[in-house]
Amino acid sequence: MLKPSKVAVLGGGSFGTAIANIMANNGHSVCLWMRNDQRADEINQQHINRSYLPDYPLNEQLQASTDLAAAVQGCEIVFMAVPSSSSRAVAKELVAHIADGCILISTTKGIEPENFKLMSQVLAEEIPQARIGVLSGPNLAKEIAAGQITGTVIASEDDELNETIQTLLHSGTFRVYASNDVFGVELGGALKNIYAIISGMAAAMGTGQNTISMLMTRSLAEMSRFAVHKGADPMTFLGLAGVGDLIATCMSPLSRNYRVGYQLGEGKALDDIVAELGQVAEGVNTLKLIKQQSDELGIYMPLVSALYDVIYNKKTIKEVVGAMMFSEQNRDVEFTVQ
Ligand SMILES: NC(=O)C1=CN([C@@H]2O[C@H](COP(=O)(O)OP(=O)(O)OC[C@H]3O[C@@H](n4cnc5c(N)ncnc54)[C@H](OP(=O)(O)O)[C@@H]3O)[C@@H](O)[C@H]2O)C=CC1
Ligand SMILES: O=C(CO)COP(=O)(O)O
Repeated sequence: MLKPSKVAVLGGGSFGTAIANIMANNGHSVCLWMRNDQRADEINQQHINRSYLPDYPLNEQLQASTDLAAAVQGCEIVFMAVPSSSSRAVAKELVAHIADGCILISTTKGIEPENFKLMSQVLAEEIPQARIGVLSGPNLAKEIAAGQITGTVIASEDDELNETIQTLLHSGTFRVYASNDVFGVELGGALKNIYAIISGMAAAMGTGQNTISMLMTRSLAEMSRFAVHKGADPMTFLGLAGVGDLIATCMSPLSRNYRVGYQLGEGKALDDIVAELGQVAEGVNTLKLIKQQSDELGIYMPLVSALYDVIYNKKTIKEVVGAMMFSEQNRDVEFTVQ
């Protein structure tokens, strides 16, 4: 197992700051790279990220920098915590500064529109000399920063990498479980954002617990159906990166995707909601990509189609719910253990 002398986190938003702070609290030398000088100064001098985690003082040893080369110099482990829309651009800048065999962990829960690439695939293309893993789970950044007990998943086929990241991040409030199903873990993190939007919408409409339970369970069935069709292990969806993350984001107003859904349910326009949010809600783009893929591959995804109809085909929620209630009634559980 590798014991790193220095770690970098790229992306000084909510999640990047939260995980950088865990590692600094664990006594590691951590540099958080961001593109805003004022915010970097604020972290270095006042130990706070006022724009993203204003209520949580950060570890005084956590360093911030806007110089990418300096931030990653001498690092054996680098975490990527920028939105999916920026991952490839950041990776292209990063490649020249990454040593052979450096561990590179993607935490980004999104999909690249061109060729439907997940972020670990983007990183592997751009930085072939790195050992790549994926971190995903029910990880609302504000709860992590507040010290709420949290679990996550590190996924890689490389068991030494998994063990290294488990040890690096493990704390009295943070547990890290290992998986070898990189594709399933990563896809779970991206897909659940769609269903968080739907759940937020349902909450705004005052739905009861029966409806919410049905919605979340059918969401899990639908996302697993898609992922298994694409080659993931259905069992992964019973873990923290599947049902765990689905529960957290479908139930919490701390989820940006849930908040987008809630405001859609209140009748606001998507463009206004996204502009006001000021943070990334990956589910909006993921919805378009999954709708396109499920149509192309003939994968039955009624919840995705319904949300797509509401957002992009301007159907009313009442209309799409009505149509779903009278569609064919199907099996409850689709997968069987051999
Ligand atoms: N793995 C997990 O369990 C979790 C993953 N996530 C995922 O992590 C990703 C980031 O989420 P989160 O931190 O919450 O998002 P935020 O919106 O809070 O922050 C995004 C950060 O990325 C920065 N950024 C965007 N583009 C660039 C760029 N080209 N170069 C440098 N920095 C850039 C932004 O900088 P600026 O402030 O200057 O705009 C901002 O600091 C998302 O994909 C999200 O889904 C989120 C929570 C948990
Ligand atoms: O992925 C997350 C928590 O696990 C964060 O969700 P949002 O991106 O919807 O805020």
